[in-house]
Amino acid sequence: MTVSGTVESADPRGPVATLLRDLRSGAEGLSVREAQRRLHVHGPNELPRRGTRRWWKELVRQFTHPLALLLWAAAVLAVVSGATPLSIAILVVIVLNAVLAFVQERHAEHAVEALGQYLPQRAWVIRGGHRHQVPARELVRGDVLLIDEGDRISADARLLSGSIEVDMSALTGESVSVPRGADFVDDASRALDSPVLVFSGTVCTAGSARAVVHSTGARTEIGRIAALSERVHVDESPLERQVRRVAWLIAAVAVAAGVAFLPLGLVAGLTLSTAFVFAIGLLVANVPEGLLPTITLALAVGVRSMAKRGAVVKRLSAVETLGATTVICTDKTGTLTANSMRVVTVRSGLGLCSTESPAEHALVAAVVRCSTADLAGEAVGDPTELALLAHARNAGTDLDTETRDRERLALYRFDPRLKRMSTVDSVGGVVRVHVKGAPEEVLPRCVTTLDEAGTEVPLSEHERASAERVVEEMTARGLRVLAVAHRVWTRGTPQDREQAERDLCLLGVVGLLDPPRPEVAAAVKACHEAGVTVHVVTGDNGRTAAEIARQVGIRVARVIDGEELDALPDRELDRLLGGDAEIVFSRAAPEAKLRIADALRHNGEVVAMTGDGVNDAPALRRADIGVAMGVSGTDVAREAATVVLTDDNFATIVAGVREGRRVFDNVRKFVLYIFAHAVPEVVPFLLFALSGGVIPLPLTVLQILAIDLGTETLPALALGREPAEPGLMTRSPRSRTEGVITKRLLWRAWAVMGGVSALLVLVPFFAVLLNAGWRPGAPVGEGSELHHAYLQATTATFVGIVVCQLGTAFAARTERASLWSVGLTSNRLLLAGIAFEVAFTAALVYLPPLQQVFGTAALPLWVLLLMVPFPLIVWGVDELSRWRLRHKRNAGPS
Ligand SMILES: Nc1ncnc2c1ncn2[C@@H]1O[C@H](COP(=O)(O)OP(=O)(O)OP(=O)(O)O)[C@@H](O)[C@H]1O
Repeated sequence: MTVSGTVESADPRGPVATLLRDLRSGAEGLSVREAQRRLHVHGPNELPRRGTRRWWKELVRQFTHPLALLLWAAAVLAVVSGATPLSIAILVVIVLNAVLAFVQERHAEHAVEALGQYLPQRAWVIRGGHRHQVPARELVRGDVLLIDEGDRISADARLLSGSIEVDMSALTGESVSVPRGADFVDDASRALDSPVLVFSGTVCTAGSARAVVHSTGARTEIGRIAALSERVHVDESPLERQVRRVAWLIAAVAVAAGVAFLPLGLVAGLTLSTAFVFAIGLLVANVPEGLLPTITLALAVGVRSMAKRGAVVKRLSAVETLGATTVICTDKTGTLTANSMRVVTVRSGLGLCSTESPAEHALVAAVVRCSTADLAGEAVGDPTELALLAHARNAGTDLDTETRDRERLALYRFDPRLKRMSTVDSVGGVVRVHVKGAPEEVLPRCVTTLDEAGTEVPLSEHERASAERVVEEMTARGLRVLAVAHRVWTRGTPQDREQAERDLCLLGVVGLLDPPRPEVAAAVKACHEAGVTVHVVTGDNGRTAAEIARQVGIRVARVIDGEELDALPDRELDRLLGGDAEIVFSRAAPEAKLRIADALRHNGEVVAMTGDGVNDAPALRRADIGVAMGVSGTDVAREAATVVLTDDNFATIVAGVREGRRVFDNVRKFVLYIFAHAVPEVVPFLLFALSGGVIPLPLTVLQILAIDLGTETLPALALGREPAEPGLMTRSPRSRTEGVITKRLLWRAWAVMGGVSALLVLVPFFAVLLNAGWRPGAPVGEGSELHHAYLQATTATFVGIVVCQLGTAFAARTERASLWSVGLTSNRLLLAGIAFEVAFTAALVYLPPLQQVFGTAALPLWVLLLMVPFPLIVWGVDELSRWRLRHKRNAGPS
């Protein structure tokens, strides 16, 4: 009986009976209703959220980061030199940039934080006498927790039964597993060292146990010791680091250009203060302050869309690595296959025949005993075992879990290295060992079998050979095969596993079908087209795995089993994995994954490796991208991985690769776009300086700022959301060393788009001036006859740059493909950005108050008409260069 209300303080290290009494709980756990009441009274099992940075601190940071400080310095210099409007404009630049960066970073942070909801921590408890899976935040004091291998422990608890190994590194920093058991003697001085207690935040690496929760949330040891920040750490990705470096480089160039302009301006006849103002303008215009937050946001948006598709990426930086994946090493069960295991064939007794026999009854009885799964209610357990239990139930043999567990004397769990499991049970007073596992493991341990009458007879060599043939037949059909055996134990109980699993009586073999997931074949094909190699690493039989692999289109060049792999020297393994050949590693021990990951990385591959068990964790960490199974995987694997699949599906990994490529491409697109505008902005200044002032300045400083601020930002953001380019998944993966900024990108930005734009914008500038009667060297200053024409001419340059940007934006949308193939209107955000750009420019040119500030003048129609073809020319030249690239690729060797 449990009574609601406050639970008194309870000593977790005192006698169990007293603890249970104080917690008002029992071996059967709390009732569901009582648990809900306690949750309501005491609150959820959560750590207080500390360390969440205040929003205003974040905002202040945006105003004080080094690039912003550079702009502040420029604003001060502008005031000093008497150019107040410029300093105000710079302040506007600083504020707008800070606000934009702030909004973008918040957005990115929220996107990453929201990932938590895709990966809720769960725990198994006994409530009202039944197993339930509940969200870990709903655990309450008095709950009886079921802890299994691979589970993360979510509350502080006292063990009631069983023994486990626990990795305490979250609390102690030492990552060695320590034994903990309900019956251990508690003589530790610190609670943390007590062998009967387990703590929130630690993980169970082996065994299973029951424990009663005595502290939750902030009252747990981890809640007390660590002022833990729950904030998701948004670490800097290599991409961001690269771009940060480039941003600094450009900033340095901008400062250098500004400083260099000063003497050039003076030589060209400017006064010191005017030269100063222009130098500052040049500097401000070219400092790429908005680049980084835009990239962070693009990555975060990528992460969010991947999560929606079932791939939860835990680090922003993983998005780009995922896109560069060259090799995927995948599990078989559940990833390539549907994990809907079903017994399709049973062969039992002498000669392993398919007729019903006493051996088959014994076999069914054995698989029911030799199991830790539970079919009742919410089916829990290993899918292989659940399938065997379902088969037994259909065959009329059912045994409730309680009786099974009560009559069990020993359990030797399924060990992926030994590939078998066994139990020692007392059945009607007889002690019997039940064994099931991979035939290669079980058959050699069998010395007898059962004949038609159910009598134990010796297993002759002939019988053994025919059993092996039956197994071969089944595996060739892609079936997972298990051999089942038992033995009667007459002398007490076996000492250890080795003793128990000796001299067995073979009952038969079972073939289970787990069909491939229907979507996997297409995903494998996509991998091949994208130049990604797929290897299968499985604990299953080589023939079974190779058959399934072939069914999904993997080009199995070779099957290497565990023993063969062990005998293979590292150099040989590197060589084998060096080509495009796809390999099935069968009967692989978990350590094999680590070796394979190492060899692939040694060959320079970018490796995505899947895993689900505790033993897979090291390989998941070692691979470039560790991919854990969210459904069937253990908490340990989920924590070690960078990507968690919420559907365990191979096709989702491939969708992730595609998304990673898209995000990386998009970052390139807006970097390209932002870089391209520098040339038409700088060239006019150079022209003025190099001509020694004979040609007047074609652009004013405030007009430059208007471009950087007003017209450029939104289209750049929109390019970050560009849909995937056709051919994205038919090109080879990007090389590990290839950065975001390549020679081709710089060529396209500066020579093609920037160069063409720079030439074009000078056309309306000179056309307006010449049309008004200007000749080189003629005065255009305030009060002069040509002054209005000069204002119109600079306005024409300004509008010319904006118009060329339209062409650049459309050209930047694709890296290789033609604009037609993606569709002119497929990026709505870009169209909206461009509409804003045009409206903003029109306001600047035609609204008198803005004309005053920006030094613009209304343009006559003929000037506007002159500029109509500009976007087409900029885009057209780039389109031609992309066409040439495609043409060359197609013609060249593939
Ligand atoms: N619960 C079990 N009890 C006994 N033997 C098992 C059990 N599950 C699997 N086996 C045997 O061990 C072999 C390896 O299984 P394991 O589960 O380790 O493979 P795996 O690496 O998970 O395979 P996959 O790559 O297909 O997911 C199986 O082929 C089967 O013969």
